[in-house]
Amino acid sequence: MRPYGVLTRSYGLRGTAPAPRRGPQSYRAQFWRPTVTGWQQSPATALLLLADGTRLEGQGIGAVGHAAGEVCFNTAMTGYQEILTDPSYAGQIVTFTFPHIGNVGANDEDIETVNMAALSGVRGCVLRADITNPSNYRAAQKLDAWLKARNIIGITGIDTRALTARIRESGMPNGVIAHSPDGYFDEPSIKAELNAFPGLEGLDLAQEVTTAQTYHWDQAGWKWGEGYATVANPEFHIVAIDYGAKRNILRCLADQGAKVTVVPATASAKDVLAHNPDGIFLSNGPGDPAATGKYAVPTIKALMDAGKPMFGICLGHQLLGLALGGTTSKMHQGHHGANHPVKDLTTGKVEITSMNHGFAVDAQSLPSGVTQTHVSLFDGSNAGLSVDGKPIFSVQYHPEASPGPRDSHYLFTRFLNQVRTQKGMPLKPETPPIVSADASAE
Ligand SMILES: NC(=O)CC[C@H](N)C(=O)O
Repeated sequence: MRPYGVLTRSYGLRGTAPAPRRGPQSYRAQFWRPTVTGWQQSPATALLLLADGTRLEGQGIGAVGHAAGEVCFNTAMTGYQEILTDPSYAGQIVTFTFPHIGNVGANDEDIETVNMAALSGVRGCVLRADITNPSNYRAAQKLDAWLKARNIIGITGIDTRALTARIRESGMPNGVIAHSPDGYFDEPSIKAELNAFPGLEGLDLAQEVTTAQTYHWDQAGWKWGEGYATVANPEFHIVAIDYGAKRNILRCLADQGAKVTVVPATASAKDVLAHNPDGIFLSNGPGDPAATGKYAVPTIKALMDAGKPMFGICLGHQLLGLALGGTTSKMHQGHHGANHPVKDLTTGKVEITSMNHGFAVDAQSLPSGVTQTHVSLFDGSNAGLSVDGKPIFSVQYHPEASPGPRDSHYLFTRFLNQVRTQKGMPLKPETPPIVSADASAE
């Protein structure tokens, strides 16, 4: 059995094992697929095998081979490319609850992975319907070919409603996704892969997806007909610690007039402060915050003492919570979608947010001097915190969206306003969230 702890793979990038050879232990599955003339039996070319022995069969798309991960579901109706390239999905297999994925094809712009050499972190995707020909002016490629080029395995023809209901009832299972175009599967090696996957708890995956080199980022938001802008004369300098950062976060910082220096996850407080930043950003990222916290927490603690404004998103939020003395724990079904209501406890307002996390900060573990600022209205879990009297705050959700609503973009203004305060500059107005929690009561 090969060790999985650091996601080392003997078979190259993104967990695609060589295609199985036909042999006495290989298995050829049949699967019923809907066609215009009724149901037809055809050879299954892909499998999704869950840890409890559940076996789902369908049609393979994308890369050939097999890969293990934790199976979650994402309820976003758009943005499949951004989801499949979000490094926070390392070690996971994403089930899309929206049945038609691939309709708008794939392009080179809607990519969230900064580190192109690492491709994306996701181990596979599970879809309901077959991929149709793309219908969108931005489409440069069919999703199937794009998945193959990025070494992501996919399966179509799965009853994703049933799979989602099951994840809601029994939690996110470990699983293996396998794609074999000739329909023969090397069962022993697929099962061995499943058994070797230890689950996400205890896994530090940030080091798998972080940048190897420090780099500078100046790309800003996308404009219709113009593409991505560039910050011409940055007013501020932010250092972002990259635990698996999404590009759109860096663009949102650039939109605020910041030049961003991105440093590896293992950078020390001294490395960060050597860049003389006006503010420090802690990025999103994959894996268990407690595992990444072993090296990230001492750095964050030292940085908090430096007195610079600090903002964290998702994994960055969880790591800040740990650095402040709180704890994190694994969630039952996690939050992955683009329509999650969050209440800002400081204003009473509700924002509709983009979410992607399987761990959460335990609100009751936050010490005095730390305020819980936001909660999820789906399950009451912690969604934000701030440090009393200091320019330090973080949120569990994704204000950069990509995909998702932009209600929470104001948080980037809030962060840069803290920088402006320190520099004695006039503040910018925060764009308020759209929906008020009190509106329904009026
Ligand atoms: N998007 C993220 O940063 C995810 C954080 C963490 N890996 C979790 O699953 O909770």
